Amino acid sequence: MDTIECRGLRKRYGSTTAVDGLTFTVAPGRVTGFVGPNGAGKSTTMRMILGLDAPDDGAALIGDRPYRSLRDPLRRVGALLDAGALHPGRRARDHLRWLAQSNGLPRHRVDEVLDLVGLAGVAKRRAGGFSLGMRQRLGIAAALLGDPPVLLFDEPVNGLDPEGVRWIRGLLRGFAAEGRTVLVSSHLMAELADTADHLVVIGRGRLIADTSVRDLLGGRRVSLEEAYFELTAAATEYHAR
Ligand SMILES: Nc1ncnc2c1ncn2[C@@H]1O[C@H](COP(=O)(O)OP(=O)(O)OP(=O)(O)O)[C@@H](O)[C@H]1O
Repeated sequence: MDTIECRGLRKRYGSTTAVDGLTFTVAPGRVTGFVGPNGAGKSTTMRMILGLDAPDDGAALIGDRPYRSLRDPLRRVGALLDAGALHPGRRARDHLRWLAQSNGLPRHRVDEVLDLVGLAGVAKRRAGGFSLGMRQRLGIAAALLGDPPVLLFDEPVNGLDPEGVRWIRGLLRGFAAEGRTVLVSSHLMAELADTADHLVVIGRGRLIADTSVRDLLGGRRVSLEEAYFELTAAATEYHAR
C-alpha cells in the first residue's frame, strides 16, 4: 500500500522535543494538509519519513517499510523539502540527468518532467540564475523523476507569487486525482483551502486533529481558517511557548 504511516514518532534535539509521540496515516487518492504553527514539528516529521533524521522512538513507514529500506526509493517517494538546495552552477537538465543516472531512472524521464513543470524552455540554464518559482518547479521535477505514488511537499508555496501558488495547487490536486498519496505542509491554513481534502493538525509536536475537511467544516458556512482557529483555540499544544 502507498500510505505514509507515523507510529508513535518522537524526536528530541537537546532539551527541545520537536516531535512528541505522533501517530497518523496518510492515505492515497487525496491531498492531506499537514498544518501547525512555526516550530510545530512538521519539517522534523517529514525528515523522519524520508529517513533524513532518525526517530528517538516510534516509526515512520512508507507502506510497511522505513524509507531507508526501500529498494527503489525515488520510484516510491518523491519529495520537495528545500528548493534552495540546488547546485547553483549546474544546468537544470544536467541536475536532473545526474539524479536520474545515479538512481537508475530512464533518461527520457528528464525531458518528460521538465515539460510537466514548464521548464523545458530553460532546461539549459544554470539553476543559480533561477527565480524562487523556477527553483520550486525544478525541485518538483526532481521529485517526479521516478513517477512515485507517494509525494511529500514541505511548504511548497512559501514565497511564491499567486500564479505559482495556483499552479502548485492544481498540480497537487491532479496528483491526488491520479490516486497518489500527497502530503503537503503549511503553517497557514488559508494556503490549504481549496487544496486539501484531509488535514493532520499538529502543535508542539503533538497531534491535535486528523480529520477530513468536510468533517471539520461540518456543513457550516465558515472558512476553513475559522474552523481551524476554533479547533486549535482550546489546544494548549498549539500555542507558542
Ligand atoms: N536540527 C535541529 N536542531 C535543533 N533543533 C531543531 C532542529 N530541527 C528542528 N529543531 C527544533 O524542533 C522544533 C520543530 O521544528 P520544525 O522545523 O520541525 O517545525 P515546523 O513545524 O516545520 O516549523 P516551520 O513551520 O517553521 O517550518 C523547533 O523548536 C525547532 O527549533
